[in-house]
Amino acid sequence: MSLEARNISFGYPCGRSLYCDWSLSVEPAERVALCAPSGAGKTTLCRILAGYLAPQTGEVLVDGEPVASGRIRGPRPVQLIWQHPEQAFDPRMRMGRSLAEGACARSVDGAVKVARDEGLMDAFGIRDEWLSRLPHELSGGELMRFCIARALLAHPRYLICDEMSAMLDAVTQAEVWRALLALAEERGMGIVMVSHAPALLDRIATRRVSVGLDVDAPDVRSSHAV
Ligand SMILES: Nc1ncnc2c1ncn2[C@@H]1O[C@H](COP(=O)(O)OP(=O)(O)OP(=O)(O)O)[C@@H](O)[C@H]1O
Repeated sequence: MSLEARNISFGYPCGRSLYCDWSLSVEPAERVALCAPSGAGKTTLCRILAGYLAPQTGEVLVDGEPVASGRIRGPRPVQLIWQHPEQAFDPRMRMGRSLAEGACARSVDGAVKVARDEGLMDAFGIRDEWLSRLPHELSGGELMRFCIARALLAHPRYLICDEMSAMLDAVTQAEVWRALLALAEERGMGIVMVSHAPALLDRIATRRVSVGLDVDAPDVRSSHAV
């Protein structure tokens, strides 16, 4: 039932090695924070865990099946919400249509109905009038709500949240996380998160793990940005 990263090694071409033989196992009820200094490779690891980037050695499995692209039928079991929502949508596609992609629905109305039935529109405060807008006609925070709803429509087993709420104000951030944690509990969905906000990690994460070759402190809270 777990998300397993086994013996992952990776470095960008012409760059240093970011991880060597790095492993992690995340159970469905867990919320694991990836902790390391800036530039150590947290975002890169998020992309590897979600199957968007292949490691040089090792593999990522969900329930024993590789998450790597091309081997999965249907929606990805690991969905990634990353820190730049403006880059997560086709700039020429209206938001309702983008939502339909997440739901694997043929029609926008069908996708919106599913999103409504699953409580996602209310939970993430998505307004009807936003559905007919293009991505550049929404704020970063509004786009982020669509990112989360679209990812959840795919019913992932694990959600990777890379600085997901960094651009939201404190009240909205609390609302979004409250809704997400309730859904994660209801669905038995595990979460892997990256955040530079220690207070948020204190509240959300059930476990912290260190990432990267130059990270060896046992208590990353005191010494590293997370
Ligand atoms: N596409 C790329 N090509 C080459 N190098 C890259 C690429 N993407 C990232 N890097 C480099 O890889 C290293 C890890 O980057 P990454 O974004 O994963 O770090 P991070 O821990 O998420 O950083 P931050 O906390 O600042 O967001 C950095 O030194 C970065 O410059």
